[in-house]
Amino acid sequence: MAGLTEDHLHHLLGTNDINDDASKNKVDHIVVIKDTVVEREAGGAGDKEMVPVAGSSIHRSTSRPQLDLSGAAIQGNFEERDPTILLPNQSDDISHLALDIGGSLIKLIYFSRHEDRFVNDGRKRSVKGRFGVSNGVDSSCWHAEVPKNENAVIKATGGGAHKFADLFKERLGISIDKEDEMDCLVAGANFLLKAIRHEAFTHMEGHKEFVQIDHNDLFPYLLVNIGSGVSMIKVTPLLFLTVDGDGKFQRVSGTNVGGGTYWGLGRLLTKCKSFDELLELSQRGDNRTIDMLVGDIYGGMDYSKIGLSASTIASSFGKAISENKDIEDYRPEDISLSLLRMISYNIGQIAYLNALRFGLKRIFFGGFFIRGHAYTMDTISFAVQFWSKGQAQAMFLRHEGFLGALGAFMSYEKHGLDDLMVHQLVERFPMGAPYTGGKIHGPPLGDLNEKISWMEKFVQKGTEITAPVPMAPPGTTGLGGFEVPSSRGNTLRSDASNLNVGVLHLVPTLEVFPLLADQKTYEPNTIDLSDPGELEYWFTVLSGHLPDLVDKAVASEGGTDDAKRRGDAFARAFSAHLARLMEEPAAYGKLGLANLLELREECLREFQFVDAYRSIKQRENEASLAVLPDLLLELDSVLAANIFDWGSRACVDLYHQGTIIEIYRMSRKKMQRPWRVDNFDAFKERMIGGSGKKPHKRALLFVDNSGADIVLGMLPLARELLRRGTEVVLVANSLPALNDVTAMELPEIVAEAAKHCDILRGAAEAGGLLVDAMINIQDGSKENSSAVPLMAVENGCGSPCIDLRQVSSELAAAAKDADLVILEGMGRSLHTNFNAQFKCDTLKLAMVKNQRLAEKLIIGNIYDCVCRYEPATR
Ligand SMILES: Nc1ncnc2c1ncn2[C@@H]1O[C@H](COP(=O)(O)OP(=O)(O)O)[C@@H](O)[C@H]1O
Ligand SMILES: CC(C)(COP(=O)(O)O)[C@@H](O)C(=O)NCCC(=O)O
Ligand SMILES: [Mn+2]
Repeated sequence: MAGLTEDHLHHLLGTNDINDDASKNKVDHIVVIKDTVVEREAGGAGDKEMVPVAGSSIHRSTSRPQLDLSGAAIQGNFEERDPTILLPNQSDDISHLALDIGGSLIKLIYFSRHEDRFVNDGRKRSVKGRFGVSNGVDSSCWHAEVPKNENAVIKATGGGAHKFADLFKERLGISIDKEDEMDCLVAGANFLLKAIRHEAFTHMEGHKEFVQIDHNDLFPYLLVNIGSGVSMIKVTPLLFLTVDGDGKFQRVSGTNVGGGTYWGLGRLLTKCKSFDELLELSQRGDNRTIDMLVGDIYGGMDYSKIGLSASTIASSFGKAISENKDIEDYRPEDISLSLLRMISYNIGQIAYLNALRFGLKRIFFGGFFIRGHAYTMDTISFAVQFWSKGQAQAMFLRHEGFLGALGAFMSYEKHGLDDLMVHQLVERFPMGAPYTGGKIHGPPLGDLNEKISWMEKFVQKGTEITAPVPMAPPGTTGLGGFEVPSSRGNTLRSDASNLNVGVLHLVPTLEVFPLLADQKTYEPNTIDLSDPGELEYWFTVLSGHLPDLVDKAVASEGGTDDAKRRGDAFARAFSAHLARLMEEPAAYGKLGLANLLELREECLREFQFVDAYRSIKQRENEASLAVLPDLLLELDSVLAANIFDWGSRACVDLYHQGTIIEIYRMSRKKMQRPWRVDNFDAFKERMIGGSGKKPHKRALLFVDNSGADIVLGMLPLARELLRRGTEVVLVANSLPALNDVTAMELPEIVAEAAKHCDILRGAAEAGGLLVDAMINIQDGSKENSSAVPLMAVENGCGSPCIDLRQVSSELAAAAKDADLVILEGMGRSLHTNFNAQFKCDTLKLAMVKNQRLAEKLIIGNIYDCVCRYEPATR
C-alpha cells in the first residue's frame, strides 16, 4: 500500500486530580514505563472503575497504536491511593515529551515517529527521480531516539515543574527543563492559531462558528487562560515586522476567581465528586432560586432606565441572604449554575475591561475551565458582547486546555515544529473509548481486539454509543445569556474525566497544490454541512450505505468470523460518529461532505479493512480491459468516464440489474450531447490547437474509479492527449477509498491497456510506468526518450474527495510543469473543487449520480453530465 511518511504529534490530557485530596498535590502515580511518562488517575476517590486500556491509534495510512496502553495494569492494590500503572506494550518511539503541571490538572504532549513502511515500487522510484522528490523519511527534524532514563530531560511548565522537579529526579531519574508558564501559554496559542485549521471559534447562544484567522493578522489579541486561576496576557506584534514573528507579550491582568474557584466552591457546596458532575448539574439548574435578580429588587419590573431587565442577575447568591435557608434547602443544580454564571460573567467582564484598556478587539479564551461547555462559553461571550456593546469578540479554542503544554513542547529545539505548516498537519478522530451510561471506562482504544470488544459490550447493554468527546447542546442560553440553560438532561459528555486524547499527524511530505489560483480563499467542500437540511440528507445517505459497505468490507477480508466481528464494530463505530456529528456538527471542526466521506474511510482503516472493494475493483478492471480494444476502435468521444461508482446508491441498485459493461454501453448511448454542463467544444478547440495555441505541455488527470472509469474513460482520454504531444500524469489515491483506483494499482492496469495500444505503451515506457521497461531503461539497453511520457503519481489521500491544500509532494512536484488539470468524478470535481479556481486550464468531468446534488449544483437531474472547462484565470 502506498504509505506516507508521517510523524505523529499526540497531545493528551492527563487526569484531573493531581489534587485528589484537594489540599495536597501528588505525583507519585506518574510512572515511567519504557521511557514513557503517563499520568492517570489512580482511582483515589474509589469511584472510578479501572479497566485495562489501550492506546489511541490513528494513522493516515493504517491504524497503528501510538501510545500503547494495551495490557495496562494497575500494580498493587486498587485501594491504594497512588498505585503505579504499567504499560507493558509501549514501544519506544516516543520522543519529545512535554508536561504542564497546573494547579488542578496535568497536561501531557508527546511526539512519536513512524517510519514510512512504503515499499518502494517501481512507479514511485521513477516518479521520485523524474520530479526530484526526496523521500520524506529523511526529514532531518525528527529524531526517534529515546532518551535513557538516567539522563532523560523533559520540558515542563506550570507550577508543578518547579514544585516537583526534585521528586522527578529522585524517583524517576528525569530532569525537568523548566519553561516559563506565560511564555508557554503564548507560544501554544500562537501555534494553534497559526497551524491548526478551524482552531478558533465564536460561541453565541448555542451557535458555534469557526473563525479563520489570517496568520499575518493575528496580533494584537488578549489571551485569557482560565485554569485554576486566570491570566490575561496582551499579545502584540513585534516592533520590527517579521513575517513569522510570534509577537511579544505582557501579562496585564488576572483574577483569582477562576476554574479552581468553581470546582473548589462547587465541590464544597454540592458534594460533587467530579468536575464534570458539577458541570452536568449546572445544566439542570435554575439560578433564579438563589441569585437575586433585578426583578426581585424592583418588584418584578425591569430597571429600564439603565438598561437592566428584570431577569438580569443583580447579585449572585444574593437571595440566600434574605431567606432563612440552609445549604441543604438549595438544589445542588441551582447552586452549580449560579456559581458557574457568577464566575464566567466575572471573567468575561474583566477580560473585556482589559481589552478596552489596551484597545484589543479579539479575546481568545483558553484553559480547562471552559471544557468545551456550551453554557460557559455562551456566558463568557455574552459578557464580552454586553459590556463592549458588540465591539469586542470572545473566541474559544478547540484545544483550549493544552496551551501551556503545547508551548513547553514547542520549546524543544530541533523538533522542527517552529516552521510547521498548516498543510502538514492532519487531524484524526478515531473512535475513542466508548462509554455506557455517561461513565467513561478508559481512554481511546488502540488495540483492535479491545476496540471491538468495547463495541460489542455496547450491543449487549443496548446502550447508545457515542464518541466520547465533550459536547455542547445548542441553544442553551436563551435570551441574551441571562436566562437559565434549557434543560437537556445528561447532555454533557464526559471527556473521560481521566484521559482525553487527541492526535495530530504530522506529514512532512504534504504540500499545498501549487496550481490553486488562491490558496487563501480555497475551500474544498462544495456542500456545507452547517446547513441542517444538507446535514440531515447526507447523514441519511451515508447511514443507508452502511449495511452494503459492511458486507463488502467483510467479504474483502474473506468473510471470516473475525472479519464479521470487525465489520460489526466498524458499523457501530461509524454510526456513533454520525450520531455524534448529527448532535453537534462542529464537534470535529468545520464539517463538510468531504470530511464525512473521509471519516468513513478512516473508520474502515481503523478496523483494519485495508481495501473493501479489492476484488470488485479487480473484476471490473478485467471486464473493462476485455472491451478496451473495441472501444479504442470506435472511440469518438472523450467523456466516457465516471459512469459507475460504488459510492452512489442509485448506481449500486443499477448494478444488481446487469453487468457493469452493459451499464456502461447503455450509459454511453444515453449520454447525448449537449450535456447539462457542456464546455466540450471549447476544450476540444484548445486541445486540437485552435487559435494557434500549442498543445498543453503537461496534463494532470485526477482519476477516480477502477474498471470502466479508468480503463475505458481516462486512459483513452490520456491517449488523446499523448497523441497530441501532451505529457500525462495520472493522479490517483495513495490509499484505497471505495472503488477508486490507487496509484499502486495503476502500473498494472496501464501495462494491460498498453498491450492493446502503441501510444499508451510508448508513453508508459517513456514515463517509467512499465516496470520492466523502466528496468531496461536503467540498464541502458532500451531508449525511448522520444515518446511523450505517461506517468502516475499518488495524490496523498485516501478519500473519494480531495482537499488540494494537502497533497503529496510528488503531486506538487509534477504540478510544476503542468498547464492542464483534469478532475474526474463526483468526489473530486463536484463534492470538492467544483468551485475551485486554478492557475491553469481546468476540466471538471463527472456524471451526477445523485438527484439532490444534480438539482442543487447544475439545476439538472440524476445522470446528467458535467463537462466544465475553465481556461486559466491567470
Ligand atoms: N476533569 C476535570 N477535573 C478537574 N477540573 C477540571 C476538569 N475538567 C475541567 N476542569 C476545570 O479546569 C480547571 C483547570 O484548568 P487548567 O487549564 O488545567 O489549569 P491548571 O493548569 O491550573 O491546572 C479546573 O480548576 C476546573 O475548573
Ligand atoms: C462517494 C462518491 C463521491 C463517489 O463518487 P465518485 O467520486 O466515484 O464519482 C459518490 O458516490 C457519492 O456522492 N455518493 C453518495 C450519494 C448517493 O448515494 O447518492
Ligand atoms: Mn470514486
